[in-house]
This record gives sequence, structure tokens and C-alpha cells, in this order.
Amino acid sequence: MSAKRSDYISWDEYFMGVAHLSGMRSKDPNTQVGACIVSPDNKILSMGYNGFPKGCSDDEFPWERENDNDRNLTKYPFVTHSELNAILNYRGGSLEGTKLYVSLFPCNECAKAIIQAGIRTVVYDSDKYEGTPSNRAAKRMFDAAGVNYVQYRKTGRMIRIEV
Ligand SMILES: Nc1ccn([C@H]2C[C@H](O)[C@@H](COP(=O)(O)O)O2)c(=O)n1
Ligand SMILES: [Zn+2]
Repeated sequence: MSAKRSDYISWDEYFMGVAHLSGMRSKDPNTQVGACIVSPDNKILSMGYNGFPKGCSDDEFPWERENDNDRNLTKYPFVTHSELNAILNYRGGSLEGTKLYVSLFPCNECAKAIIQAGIRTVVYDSDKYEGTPSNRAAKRMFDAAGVNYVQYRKTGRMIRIEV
């Protein structure tokens, strides 16, 4: 009888890997974000990435970060964030007590949705907007609402998938 494999990925590597994979679907040229919601018994309940809402064409709505195009528009009023998409994509009922893996720390608007959905723990990778008003507001609301947030500890493992 052979021994079981020992180099399998951990739950955290698996779920953060899925969050990053989901983010690879994003059409945002600057920042791609992915999210994965997991039940207390380690089942993936939902996933999401940042993009425009249904019916809002990726080719017609603006991807600019600044108002320097002829239409004077940026992506910000239109884009749905990965965390909100993951929450809204879930059709199974309650997300009470679940864990969210996300490749970028949630903004204040997503923090409100995360709290109201009953998500109890946020595992995030990058915190590249640390210290901004939105980031500070999100952390303040998580602290007040008892949502735990922990930064993912990178293991350095490269996960390569040929598709
Ligand atoms: N936690 C987050 C933060 C941001 N997003 C989205 C929103 C935009 O599409 C992009 C950020 O763009 P940037 O200002 O870095 O050019 O990421 C998200 O989905 N979740
Ligand atoms: Zn957000």
C-alpha cells in the first residue's frame, strides 16, 4: 500500500489560491481582486471578482482610474467589488459564521456588506491601500462589529496549473 501524499496544499493555500484564480477573471487593467467565501466545515460557498454589473459591457464602460478621457468618467462608480460579488453570487441562504478569503483588504463599502452578511472572519492577502480613509473605516467597522481580519501568511509555494 502506498503512503498518502504529504505535499498537498493547506486549506489556507487552497482558498487563497481560489481567490487569486477568481481575480484572474477581472478585466480591470490596474487591480484584479478575487474573493472566496468558505463555510465553517471548509466548503466553498461562493466566489467573486471585481467587474461591472450584468448588462454593463466591459468594452463600453470606462476602466480609467482618473477623469482624463473624453467622457470624463472613471471605473469607480460602476465597478462591483469582488467581495460584494461573492456575497451576491451566493444563492444558498445565510452566510452567517463564514470566512472570506480575499486578495486585497476590503474597502469600507464591502466591509458594511461583509458585516451585514454575518461573515465572521476575513483572510486577506495584500493591504496595498493601508492607511487610506476607506481602509481605516473598514478596520474600524470590523473592530466594532467583531469581524476578525487576519493577513494571509504566504508560504512561498508556487501553484502552477496548466489549462
Ligand atoms: N477590496 C477591494 C478593493 C478594490 N476592489 C476593486 C475595485 C477596482 O476595480 C479595483 C481597484 O482599482 P485601483 O484603484 O487599484 O485602480 O479593485 C475590489 O474588488 N475589492
Ligand atoms: Zn469594496
